[in-house]
Amino acid sequence: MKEFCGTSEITGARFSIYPMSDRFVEIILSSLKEVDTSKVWMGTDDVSTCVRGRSEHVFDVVKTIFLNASKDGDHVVLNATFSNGCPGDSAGDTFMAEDSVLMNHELTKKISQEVATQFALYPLGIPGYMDVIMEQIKTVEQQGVFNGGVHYASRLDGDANKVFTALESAFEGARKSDSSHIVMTVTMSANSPTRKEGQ
Ligand SMILES: Cc1ncc(C[n+]2csc(CCO)c2C)c(N)n1
Repeated sequence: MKEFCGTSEITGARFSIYPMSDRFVEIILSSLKEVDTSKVWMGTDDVSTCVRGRSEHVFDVVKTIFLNASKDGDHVVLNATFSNGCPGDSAGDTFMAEDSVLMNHELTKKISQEVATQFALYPLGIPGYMDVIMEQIKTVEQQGVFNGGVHYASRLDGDANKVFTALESAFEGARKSDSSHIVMTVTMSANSPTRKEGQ
């Protein structure tokens, strides 16, 4: 039986995008401006951006910002930490009443962008955390984007929309486990000039 800590239904992501371009300021600021954030709380500083709200909107907003930044072919890297159930989490609850209609889906569904990703799932507070991780690796395998394990992470390759769907389902699958606090780290790269070995 899952025990919720405080207002643990809230999902949050703290993330940065790194465009490898002289135009990085413009790319970062326009990507942050061109996303519909009406169903999340969002704050940006000189290091990163934090998005909080219902899980589906947090994933929708992070994906859209990354696709906005990379859709014109620039090499962009995303580094993100997603969290749900952090003990003591409380601010931003107002956004939990929003419905689940995604505000950026019409935009992102039209963008086709190959990405290379490494992610790691941390189901905290339970001795059986490895079982939860193995179960969610099976979930991403079924979605056709899993590309093997590397030290400390799993690799996902493919279209960004499919990879984000797999990441979200691994996170949501882990939320349904006995773990009360889920953390997931993601490093995603688009348009890298370095081709993967074997391609
Ligand atoms: C998603 C995201 N949010 C914030 C930053 C931090 N940052 C670095 S340069 C810059 C623009 C000029 O201030 C900003 C906001 C980032 N990299 N990615």
